[in-house]
Amino acid sequence: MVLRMLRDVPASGWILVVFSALRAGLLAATAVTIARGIDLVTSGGAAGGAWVTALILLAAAGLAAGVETWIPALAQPAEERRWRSRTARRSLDDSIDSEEAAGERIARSSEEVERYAHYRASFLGPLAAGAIVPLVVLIVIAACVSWGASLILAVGTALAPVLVAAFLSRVRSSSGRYRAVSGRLTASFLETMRVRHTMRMLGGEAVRRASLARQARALRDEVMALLRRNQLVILITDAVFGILALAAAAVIAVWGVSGGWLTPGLGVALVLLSALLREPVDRLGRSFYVGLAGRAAGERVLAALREGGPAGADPVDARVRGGADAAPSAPRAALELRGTTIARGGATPVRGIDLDIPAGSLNAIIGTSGAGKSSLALALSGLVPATGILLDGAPAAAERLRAAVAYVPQRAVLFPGTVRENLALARRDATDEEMRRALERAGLAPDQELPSGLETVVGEHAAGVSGGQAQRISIARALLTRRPILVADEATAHLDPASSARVLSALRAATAEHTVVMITHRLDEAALADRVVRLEKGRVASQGAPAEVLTTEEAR
Ligand SMILES: Nc1ncnc2c1ncn2[C@@H]1O[C@H](COP(=O)(O)OP(=O)(O)OP(=O)(O)O)[C@@H](O)[C@H]1O
Repeated sequence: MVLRMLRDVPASGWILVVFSALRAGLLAATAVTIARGIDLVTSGGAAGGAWVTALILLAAAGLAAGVETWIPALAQPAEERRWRSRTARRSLDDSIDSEEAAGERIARSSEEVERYAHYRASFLGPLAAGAIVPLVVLIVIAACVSWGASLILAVGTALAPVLVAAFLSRVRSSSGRYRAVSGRLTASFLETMRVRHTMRMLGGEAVRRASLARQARALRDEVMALLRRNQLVILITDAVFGILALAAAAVIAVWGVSGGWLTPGLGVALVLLSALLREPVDRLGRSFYVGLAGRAAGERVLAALREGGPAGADPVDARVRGGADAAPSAPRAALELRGTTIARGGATPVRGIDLDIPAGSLNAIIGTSGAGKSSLALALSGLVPATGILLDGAPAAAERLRAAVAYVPQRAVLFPGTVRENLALARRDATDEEMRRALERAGLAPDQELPSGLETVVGEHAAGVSGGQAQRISIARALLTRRPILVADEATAHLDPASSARVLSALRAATAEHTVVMITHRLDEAALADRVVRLEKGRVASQGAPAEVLTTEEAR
């Protein structure tokens, strides 16, 4: 465990160790200089020089202590940024089938990351720094006071953290309970916010409010219990170790001075120095709960990161910026499926299919409910795991597919904010002109159809625009990504015939620059595609030109 903790100490922690060692050395030198002063005074000499030196050393130690308080405060935001960006990247790379509740994800990327960053910067670093202090002090005692005294105090100092840790582990369960209750409340609160409109429609606010109030009361009780135990921990560690170290040093000092093997000054120095020996135990006792909570949060953060595989460069960010590796070179890439199997939550809704999607074509995927159409759309977009997908002739992993495919879901997902802000998600540097053109290509005339053009506020759940407009904004956003492939899952399912026709002609027009795959259950729409693929129970029943796949009846 100690090794693992040492591995986790951030770079700032090691800088802190250097400053703590420096402070300990300066304080020890102060004590030894005071000892010299006392001995000079008791032997009738002038000790002015010793007092001045002691004052200078003390001031230097004070400076080092100032830097020490500074380092964790400076390091923590950087730690938070680093772990927050890693967990966010992990959430973005996750399969769309992940069953983890949004509340838990948010709690992990906010609260738990914060605790872990605090643990690394403000607990582990200072703890390692605290451990170096007695080491320096014991060396000074051995060199300037007495080897024997140093040895006796070293044994006590080494045993103390073990005894304190054994005592602290007994109060661990209360900290675990607090974290569990706190995590549950955060997750419930966030989930409540997420589903609040549905809840209001169902009249379930009172029940939910009562449940949140119950959880908040439980959390308050746990906080109070935690504070009570925290005070007890501080009292016991301070009292037991502080008093014992002081008493041991005082006994050795009296013994040494009366035995004549220590000068009075060195006796006083020994007692002064013993106060520094308790630093690691002090730090452990005072921030014990930060350590426990941070370590547990860290385990969850790291486990989540491990599940997601190693985090590389942020592919999403690269795509948003339109980085060099954002898209394959061909403007309209081709997809080939060779024995493709799609896995979702233990099931394989699509099994061993072969399929060709030529560059620049409009493809319709049809099939009865449950045939695997949506699973195929998600797999082509790199959002669920699949095997055997080739992009422009080269095997493509999920990450590469995500960079090449813009996915348009059945219900447009727009964010609260303006149309411009929603479009900017696809490309931060898109100009107003490019945004307007993308909207027009998606069949929406922004200045005629949107009340305030690009400034139109979409609102939560896209309440500020019609369903058909939201869908066309969603398509415009996909076009703005400049990805060569567009996959639309039932983009017209919730639209009236007029809006459907506009969306469909937008998808057709998009083939000028993109390869388009649309999932549809409307066979008359499929008849307008270049190629139709009929899925049945996760297999390709037929594929080819509409006339080859659709019966005359269906195409009507
Ligand atoms: N997350 C999941 N975990 C496990 N199985 C799933 C998951 N999602 C879908 N399935 C299963 O995969 C099969 C295909 O579902 P899919 O949604 O791809 O079909 P579909 O053709 O799009 O159907 P629909 O037209 O009704 O949307 C179904 O049997 C479904 O139960």
